[in-house]
Amino acid sequence: MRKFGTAAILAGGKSTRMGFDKQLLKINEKKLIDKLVSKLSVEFEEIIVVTNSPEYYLDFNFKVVKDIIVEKGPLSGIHAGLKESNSQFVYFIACDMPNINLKYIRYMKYKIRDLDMDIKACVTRFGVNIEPFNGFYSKDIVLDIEDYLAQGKRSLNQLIKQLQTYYVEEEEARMFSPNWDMFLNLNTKEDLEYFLKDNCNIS
Ligand SMILES: Nc1nc2c(ncn2[C@@H]2O[C@H](COP(=O)(O)OP(=O)(O)OP(=O)(O)O)[C@@H](O)[C@H]2O)c(=O)[nH]1
Repeated sequence: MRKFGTAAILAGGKSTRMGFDKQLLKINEKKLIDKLVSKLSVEFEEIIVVTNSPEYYLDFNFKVVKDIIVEKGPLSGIHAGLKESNSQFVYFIACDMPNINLKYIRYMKYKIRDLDMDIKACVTRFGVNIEPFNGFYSKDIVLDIEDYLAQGKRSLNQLIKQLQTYYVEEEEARMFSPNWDMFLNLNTKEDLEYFLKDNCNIS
């Protein structure tokens, strides 16, 4: 299968809850970011890490970009990732999400390609809630993000609701990840300990 498109890993947050920079997370001695990159590069032609610490990536073989509008949370990273990408749609994942599900990513990617609709985002919805990561955003929303941030707003989920968004519903998404583990993120040391207990042999 031909690989195409861009994936971006958001790695520019404050990691307040974890207590150390989450982009340095290691799972079984291996940096989680490296694991994400190696899985994503099976599917995507271009990989971008959006970080404000480029010094961590000196011998990294992929594109590293910094936030352009700084200190606005994940939207800062999505904005920079979209601006710097070579693709119309960019897949975004957080640097603390260990369970990449390539089948689901591929499913969304082809859905977007084949949809006969002008959409600006494709994310998963469960009930009234949205999973903003492990989803795709269009380069067309760069200006929307700039306007939104200029108004002092920061909520990614609220912005998604304003956009022409295609929602994959929970029932469909659970076919790929019955226990929802593809959306797991490691925000705290407890999350990490719990994850490592179950995954000490993860490759
Ligand atoms: N590039 C970039 N990424 C960000 C920024 N803020 C958050 N992120 C990323 O967005 C994802 C979700 O962030 P959160 O875990 O909610 O926030 P965080 O700041 O990393 O962590 P907390 O301080 O514990 O809330 C993570 O992958 C972060 O690295 C930012 O300002 N710039």
